[in-house]
Amino acid sequence: MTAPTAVMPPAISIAHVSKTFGPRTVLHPLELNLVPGEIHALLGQNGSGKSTLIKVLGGYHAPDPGRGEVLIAGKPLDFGSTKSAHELGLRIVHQDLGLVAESTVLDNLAIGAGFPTRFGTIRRAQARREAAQALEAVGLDISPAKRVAELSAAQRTGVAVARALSRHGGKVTVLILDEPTATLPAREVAHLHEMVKTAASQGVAILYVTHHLDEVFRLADRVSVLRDGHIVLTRDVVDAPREDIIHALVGGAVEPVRRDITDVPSGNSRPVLTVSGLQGDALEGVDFEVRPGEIVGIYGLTGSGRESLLGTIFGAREREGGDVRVDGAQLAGRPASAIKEGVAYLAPDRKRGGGLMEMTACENLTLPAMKKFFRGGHLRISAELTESSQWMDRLAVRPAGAVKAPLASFSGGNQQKILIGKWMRISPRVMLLDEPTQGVDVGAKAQLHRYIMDASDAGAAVVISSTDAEEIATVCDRVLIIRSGVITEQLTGSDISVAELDRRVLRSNESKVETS
Ligand SMILES: Nc1ncnc2c1ncn2[C@@H]1O[C@H](COP(=O)(O)OP(=O)(O)OP(=O)(O)O)[C@@H](O)[C@H]1O
Repeated sequence: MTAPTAVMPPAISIAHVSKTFGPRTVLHPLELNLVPGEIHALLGQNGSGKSTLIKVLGGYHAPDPGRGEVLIAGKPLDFGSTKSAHELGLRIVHQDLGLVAESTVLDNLAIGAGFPTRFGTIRRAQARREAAQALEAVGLDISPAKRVAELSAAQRTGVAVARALSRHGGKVTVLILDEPTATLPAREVAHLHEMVKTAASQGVAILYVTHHLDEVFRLADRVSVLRDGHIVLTRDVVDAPREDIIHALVGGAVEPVRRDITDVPSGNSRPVLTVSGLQGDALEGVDFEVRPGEIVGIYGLTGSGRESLLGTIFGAREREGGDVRVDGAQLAGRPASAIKEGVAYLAPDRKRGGGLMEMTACENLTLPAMKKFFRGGHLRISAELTESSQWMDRLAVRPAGAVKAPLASFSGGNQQKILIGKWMRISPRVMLLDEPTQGVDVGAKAQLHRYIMDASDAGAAVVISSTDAEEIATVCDRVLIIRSGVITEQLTGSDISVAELDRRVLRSNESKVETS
């Protein structure tokens, strides 16, 4: 779409809004305006204040008292009131989407809005009609009777967008999407973009939070960058070169990371990890081996088995058949048995799979190897704190030095760094990393990639499953393409590129190959 003109009255106008938690000002007085129909990308490093801004706009946080003002379609937002935000037409699609997987699309669309009734009787036919309209409004061609669990990731996000935009709660003026593509594969990202463009073409102003610069250029009309709670750049995307955006984001350039081809281990060493005939959720007999010092990528469409493979190897998901060995020792299919053999697993969902949100950063970091800090039956707290601080410095966790703060108080990307750090500390034999840099900003992502390479240089066998083709192409020595629950192809060396990865996952060749 063409960029909307500046003469249109703003859909949302934010002026002098700031937010302080205790002694820390997280948002400094900031200004931002979006006009109807505009797609505005909001970028910022982890901890720069994006979620805090969204929570202020959605009425979850009251901003600092003072002369701050938010106008939605010209009407003032009653700060700290989610009801006021909703009544004024502001909707937010959060990262977790808030859908019930086992319920139908129809039922999910009714969550929050309720079913239309007449004399107390639910009017299913009308509900179905309205659901079909809501889906059509975002260009989503699915049956309202389908269960959400059966949908692709992009379709699920689409349902959340359709629900946010449905007119039950009155006219929608502003839609905020918080990292909607954090774990969406490339093809599904394109589908989501179409839905977002459709919504914008109907006059809704879209605030689109992302860490992916490519999305800014493909989707947005304008872009703003938050750094340390200040808006440091707002521009039309056509006037914002990539380097300017990166500079605004990190305050400098980001050194590109690339696995040096000479670092790749020779094929002669014995495998550390051997997976044979592995069966489980969406897995139909997976075979592969990983040698010490190798970084192997797993790439495939959603539903191919990519999402369940690493969890099944580790024992966090049920194994239905096959065999997993580390240095020849058989794993029993339980996390404890895998950890005992030196296997680390970073789960794709940090809230449900590994992050203890109420415990401190220090406790989360030291959890897998507490023994080291016991002497004479006592926990050596100072040693634990000192080592945790060193790890937090190495990983550049922000706020710096907050070892005693609960994990929940860190921004999403900083939580991810702490959870990766917890496994790096124990120098594992095998690292299984599921979506390792989801929600991590460009600068921190490069840094985490360096740490993953360091771990492999130290002899760890690393397996990365990711929807991020760029990540796979950047760090992996070898990539296994998974389709319909089996490994169908293997890429090495210069064959590993973003374009080639996407071409291969879409190919219909289903022949099985040797993968060691
Ligand atoms: N309720 C809270 N209490 C104290 N500090 C908080 C609270 N919520 C957020 N913060 C702090 O405010 C800062 C900004 O966090 P915020 O979640 O807004 O960052 P973000 O830009 O969304 O980061 P990410 O990209 O990692 O999600 C962080 O340093 C975070 O630790």
